[in-house]
Amino acid sequence: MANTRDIILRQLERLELPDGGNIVSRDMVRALTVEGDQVRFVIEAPTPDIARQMEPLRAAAERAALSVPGIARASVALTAHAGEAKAPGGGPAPSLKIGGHPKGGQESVRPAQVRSILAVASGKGGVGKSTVSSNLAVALARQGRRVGLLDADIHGPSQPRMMGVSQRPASPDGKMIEPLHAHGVTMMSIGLMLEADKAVIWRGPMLMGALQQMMSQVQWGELDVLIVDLPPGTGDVQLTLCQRAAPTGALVVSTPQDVALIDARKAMDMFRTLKTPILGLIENMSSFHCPECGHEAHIFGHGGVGAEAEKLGLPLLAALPIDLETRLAGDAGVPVAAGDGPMAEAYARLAERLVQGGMA
Ligand SMILES: Nc1ncnc2c1ncn2[C@@H]1O[C@H](COP(=O)(O)OP(=O)(O)OP(=O)(O)O)[C@@H](O)[C@H]1O
Repeated sequence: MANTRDIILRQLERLELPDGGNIVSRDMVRALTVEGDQVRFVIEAPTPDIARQMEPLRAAAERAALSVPGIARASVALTAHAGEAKAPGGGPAPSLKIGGHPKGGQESVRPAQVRSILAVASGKGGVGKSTVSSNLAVALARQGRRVGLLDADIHGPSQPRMMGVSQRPASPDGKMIEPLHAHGVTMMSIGLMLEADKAVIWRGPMLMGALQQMMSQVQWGELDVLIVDLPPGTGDVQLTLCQRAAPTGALVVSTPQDVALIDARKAMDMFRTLKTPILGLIENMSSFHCPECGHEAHIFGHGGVGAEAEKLGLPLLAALPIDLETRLAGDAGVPVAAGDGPMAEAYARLAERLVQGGMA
């Protein structure tokens, strides 16, 4: 039986090009990954100009992918063989050069003045990894730590929205990028380098190069801890971070649901293989308290992450409920940890635990 990836490729073969062939036969489809109900891939055009003309084709490719049974989310980016980064607001573009390659070799890209790097990871998308990252960053900053937050979710950066930041970072010398500051946290996101709602015009290797550059070309300054919000899964960005930035450790976020835990195990296996210590697990969306009647419901199951942590001999660092304020605060750009109330306290406890453990 054909797998989902093959079925998607068959659909994409229907997208013919005006000068002959289709995007599959012309080898333009790159980095196609299917994770659960989500597909992501890149269409690589020969030049940036052609890429720009291919927007209708990109949209058609997204529709074609979404027509495949079992696929509910599709993210398709356009890339080109060459071209320069354009500053959306005019002005000199920092040299996060579009079309750049990751630097070879094994030299470290770990910023010199950063004491600890914590990778926040998940197996599955949508489990709350970015929410946990931003709130943990804010909670640590409230405890007096010097905190950086790097949004390395290159295909779906959400920290600009969650931290309420939208201006483009400056680069006075065109080489080093000045990060932004919000809620006491120094932050940088690839989302801030891109035009909102525009497809990314990048070639595949740029994804790894971008992470290296965001580690080494951003003026992070002196930090006690840099929190890296990783993309979901076990891809190139994770590999690059673990091999080139020697993170202090990883925090793995999961919901209690079996399907999320299965993927979380894969992520943990990857960290073990890459010799990055797993510092603990965080259960998100662990329960729901009805504000009307006080009933507690376990919408995504109960205790799954705690049981997994016990099995693996790892600490369960927090069990965070489904909470409307958390979602609203994230959407509003003021993380719930910046306020008062039970969720701010829960994140403060998580932060305290990491500080006391010498991890942040
Ligand atoms: N504990 C929670 N209670 C309520 N809503 C939450 C909670 N945690 C996360 N959310 C909401 O769920 C959605 C997905 O969360 P988030 O973007 O943090 O997940 P993610 O794992 O980083 O996703 P992605 O894989 O897309 O990067 C967001 O709208 C967020 O506000």
